[in-house]
Amino acid sequence: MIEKRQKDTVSEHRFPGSIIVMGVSGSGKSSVGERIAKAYGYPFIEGDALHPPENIKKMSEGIPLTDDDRWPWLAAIGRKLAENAGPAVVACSALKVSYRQKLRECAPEGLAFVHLHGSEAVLAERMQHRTGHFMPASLLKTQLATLEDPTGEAKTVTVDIDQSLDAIVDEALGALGRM
Ligand SMILES: Nc1ncnc2c1ncn2[C@@H]1O[C@H](COP(=O)(O)OP(=O)(O)O)[C@@H](O)[C@H]1O
Ligand SMILES: O=C(O)[C@H](O)[C@@H](O)[C@H](O)[C@H](O)COP(=O)(O)O
Repeated sequence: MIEKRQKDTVSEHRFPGSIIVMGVSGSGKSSVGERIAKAYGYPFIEGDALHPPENIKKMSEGIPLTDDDRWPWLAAIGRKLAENAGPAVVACSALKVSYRQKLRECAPEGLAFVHLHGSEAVLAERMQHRTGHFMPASLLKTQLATLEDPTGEAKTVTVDIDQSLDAIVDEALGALGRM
């Protein structure tokens, strides 16, 4: 039923530009982003894959990234958006207003943000159960401290992650269709 509703929503009202699925580590950006990309038939870009090796090394060692670490990474994501022939769905933490502004400048056809929001307890639980990922759960606190809430920004929806993946994707697709 959810699948049927998603298909109806997507065929009737599809957000025409690219979409960034944002939020702190463990919020479900990759899981939700892949599903939105599939529903829209857009390519999926995993932001984590565009970090320079030094950033991955730092995070693996439990050291939070700085602005200087993140700008080249955001520039690489921006280049991917600009290079892509059509719209895409990107998983990218995009924690600060200035980062989101930079990304908007790289997508002249318009950019929507789906912000995945969860309590520290839910996020910690998801990070602890995730296997084979470089990001240690110890970095969650600085991730949450760095996050600047995007509520009120243009073409942005916040979705509560304390629900099933189907329900999150359904809510995100509904909101994107109304933008
Ligand atoms: N709605 C959900 N319910 C339960 N587990 C989830 C949900 N969304 C994601 N997960 C799991 O939580 C972990 C973190 O999700 P992931 O997509 O890797 O987040 P991020 O890309 O934001 O770091 C993964 O193990 C994923 O399978
Ligand atoms: O800006 C940052 O500090 C990082 O980009 C971080 O927010 C991001 O979340 C990592 O890439 C970890 O990867 P996951 O989000 O997949 O855990």
